Amino acid sequence: MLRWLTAGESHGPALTAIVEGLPAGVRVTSADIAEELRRRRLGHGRGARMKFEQDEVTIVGGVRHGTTLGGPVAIEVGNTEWPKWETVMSADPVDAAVLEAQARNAPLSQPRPGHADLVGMQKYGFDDARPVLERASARETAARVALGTVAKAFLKQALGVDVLSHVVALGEVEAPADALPEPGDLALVDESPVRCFDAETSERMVAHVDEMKRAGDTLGGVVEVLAYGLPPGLGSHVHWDRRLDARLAGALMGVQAIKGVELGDGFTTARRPGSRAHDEIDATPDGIRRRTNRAGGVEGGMTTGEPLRVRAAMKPISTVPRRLDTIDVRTGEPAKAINQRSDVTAVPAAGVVAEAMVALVLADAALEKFGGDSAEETARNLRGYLSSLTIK
Ligand SMILES: Cc1cc2nc3c(=O)[nH]c(=O)nc-3n(C[C@H](O)[C@H](O)[C@H](O)COP(=O)(O)O)c2cc1C
Ligand SMILES: C=C(O[C@@H]1CC(C(=O)O)=C[C@@H](OP(=O)(O)O)[C@H]1O)C(=O)O
Repeated sequence: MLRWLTAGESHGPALTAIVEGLPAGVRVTSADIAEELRRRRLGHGRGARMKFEQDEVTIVGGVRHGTTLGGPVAIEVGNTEWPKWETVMSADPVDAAVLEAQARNAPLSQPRPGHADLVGMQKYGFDDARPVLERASARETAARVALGTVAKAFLKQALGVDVLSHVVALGEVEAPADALPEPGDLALVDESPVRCFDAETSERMVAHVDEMKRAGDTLGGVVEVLAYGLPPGLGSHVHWDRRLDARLAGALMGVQAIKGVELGDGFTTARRPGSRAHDEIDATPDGIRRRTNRAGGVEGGMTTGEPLRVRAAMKPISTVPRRLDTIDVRTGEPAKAINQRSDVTAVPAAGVVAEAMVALVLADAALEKFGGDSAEETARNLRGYLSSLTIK
């Protein structure tokens, strides 16, 4: 069983991430993690912080000379902005007068509709959004991407699986349905300023972001994660919490601002007759093949061996520059919501985060099926399983 945890605040000294349960022998370096974090910082429409926040990576446990040892892997992602936040976010008590002066100058008592501010203040008993937004912030997704890098390395090295993503909708601009990148296309996707595989759509998306920025508004969208090279049989039909689709949906819905998940053609399938909804099966000289992949590579809660295709819908950024109506929780009077620097959209970054979540779920499911204390043992067990399949 793979377990993972993150800790740390958006403006704290660092984020900490731990993944436990990976085998020994997975090659991964801090440079690999830094590269994935760089991908997460990109994307047209991201705010000022992504230009100066450097994501300083240190592997603090579980890896020796670039190879996992089989113990928990612990990673620290330093916030290079920390010196500016040392007083505001100090873990140790600071002078009350200093804090009071800060709160008077910049009160965060006008909760943003759509962010965690209001309900977080109610639930935890604060009249200031700072203690809520620090952990609700998607800064935390940097820690997940760090963990996802290790999961991806395991999937690639032990199973030959590639995980990638692309943006399929940004606001009302949608990519054509047949624009489906394969592993070799990832560099092309990453070159697009919005991580969209279709060049013409990419340009229209950029223009849409610019238009929203001028209007003081924000955008959401849809990302699609693809995994190639999966064997049939990860996950299970026998119990709800062992279904791979349920685990993927839970992991993706656990990303800040994700409001919907669909496997394969998902909601479109629901509107089609059965004769056009399913994937008919053929016996070919290369083995069993499905004629289409409307199911997105999962049937009965198990991978089918076709590419995995899972989409996540992100709501627009809730710090809307034109400032939505709210109340001031200290006076109860109507007010305009907090507006600080913010992203216009973070859909391209959400794709990189979604890749990490899918990689962690797939690595967990692969270890459940094949086990292995070393990556080589996992690979051997996979080969044994594939060669012993009687229906193939
Ligand atoms: C990569 C990423 C970047 C984000 N950047 C911002 C941002 O700059 N400003 C903002 O208000 N929300 C941002 N969000 C969204 C908030 O984190 C989200 O609205 C908040 O957690 C509430 O959403 P929830 O109801 O799904 O938790 C971002 C989300 C992601 C995934
Ligand atoms: C810091 C990150 O994203 C942040 C996510 C976020 C939010 O409310 O979710 C708000 C912004 O934070 P700040 O107000 O400090 O600029 C984003 O920049 C990051 O992705 O690394």
